[in-house]
Amino acid sequence: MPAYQHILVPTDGQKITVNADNSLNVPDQPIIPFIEGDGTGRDITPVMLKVVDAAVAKAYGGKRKIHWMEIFAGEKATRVYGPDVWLPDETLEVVRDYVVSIKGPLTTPVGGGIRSLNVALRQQLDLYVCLRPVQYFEGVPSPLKEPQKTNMVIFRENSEDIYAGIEFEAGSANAKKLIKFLRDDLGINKVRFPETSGLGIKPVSREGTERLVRKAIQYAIDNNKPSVTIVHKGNIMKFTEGAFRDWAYGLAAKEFAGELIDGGPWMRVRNPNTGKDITIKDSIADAFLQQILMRPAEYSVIATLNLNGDYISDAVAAQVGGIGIAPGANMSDTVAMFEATHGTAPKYAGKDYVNPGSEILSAEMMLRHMGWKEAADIIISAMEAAIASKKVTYDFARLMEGATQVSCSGFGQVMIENM
Ligand SMILES: NC(=O)C1=CN([C@@H]2O[C@H](COP(=O)(O)OP(=O)(O)OC[C@H]3O[C@@H](n4cnc5c(N)ncnc54)[C@H](OP(=O)(O)O)[C@@H]3O)[C@@H](O)[C@H]2O)C=CC1
Ligand SMILES: O=C(O)CCC(=O)C(=O)O
Ligand SMILES: [Mg+2]
Repeated sequence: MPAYQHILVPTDGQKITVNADNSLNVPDQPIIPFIEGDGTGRDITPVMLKVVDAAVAKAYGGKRKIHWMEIFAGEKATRVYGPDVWLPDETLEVVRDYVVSIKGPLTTPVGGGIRSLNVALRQQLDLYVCLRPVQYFEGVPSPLKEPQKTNMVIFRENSEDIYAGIEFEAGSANAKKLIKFLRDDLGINKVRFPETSGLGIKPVSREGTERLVRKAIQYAIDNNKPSVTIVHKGNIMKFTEGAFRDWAYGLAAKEFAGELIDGGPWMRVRNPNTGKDITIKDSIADAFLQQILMRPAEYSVIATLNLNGDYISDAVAAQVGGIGIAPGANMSDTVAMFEATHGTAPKYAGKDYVNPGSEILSAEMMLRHMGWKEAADIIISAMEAAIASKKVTYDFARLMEGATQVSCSGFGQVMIENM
């Protein structure tokens, strides 16, 4: 067992390991690392741990148990490791080594300061899929008349795009150098205010696109979904977002025997499990954002670039009641790190106030990923029962007739009572 500087490895429990075919080998007593998170992370993460423990105990009567192992990132890491250590090497090592983990949200300052630790975790571990399923729970208040028609699973490319954070500050020596290069070597004269422009680089690759779209189509096959929609702004950003669309269709043709529908570009891919067709289609991002409100039932699996996926996941989450219950996962072919869609909501931090649902449902995804279906099912039914009892946190209570508002930990308790 390696000795870590500040991570205490539980004395009981074993590592989850990966088999040669990338399937998981999950012991009955796995060690699962978790990051508490900044801001409201300190409110929701302990509740998530308690609810998951209760669901596992209920499902397996003590035969199975998670041994949680705290690892550090963000503000807590700076307290444990020292003022400038935001993402310790041993945190990355453990997430890679223990294969399955879960994290609370981490703060990223706007403008200056540190770059996103969330993005750093995804990039450094090459967790290239951000998977965000959006489903409606009966009784949740929603701005839509028919929220049950929203049932989408977002596959957001998680490692490249403008989100890669390659930027040059306005007026800096590198910004000047780059503008000079663009002007002198590439003949680009359309930087409107060259002296005062910051610059960002948007890398989008064929490999990055193909591996993401492959997962999205395979997911549609495995889960009997009717369509995969490629969302892009390829009319304007032709060689990045437009290429994403073209590479996505190309992958569907090459690896899934996709055939053009009515001359294209839409395609049909035959689902070998059901014999049904899966429609591979695309939508330009601005039009897509109005279509998901007007005709949500026409969208199922979504494959998109990093920044679009960020916007789309919060927007679609709002359609089913908000980011208080929007779960997610960051995944490579072997490593999976689960996390809520929302951030640290600093104004509510430490108040035992916000909805722990997103992180609890992220843990539900984690349990399903581990093959612990019975415990995952208990979490879903406890969530449904808690919402049906109308004992909910502020975000739902403020929109729900006859609700009793409960705290963050109170909602966890209501869930546990409903198991
Ligand atoms: N993966 C991650 O770790 C992420 C980190 N962040 C970071 O979080 C910080 C804050 O970002 P911000 O833009 O305010 O976005 P947040 O997602 O943190 O919060 C925005 C709003 O969403 C609602 N909300 C958030 N969390 C919950 C919850 N658990 N229950 C109910 N409602 C919730 C609140 O709405 P209301 O005001 O209506 O109550 C809140 O004001 C930033 O530093 C950002 O970079 C952001 C996203 C993801
Ligand atoms: O990294 C951050 O601070 C924000 C990330 C984010 O909004 C997301 O991944 O959805
Ligand atoms: Mg986001």
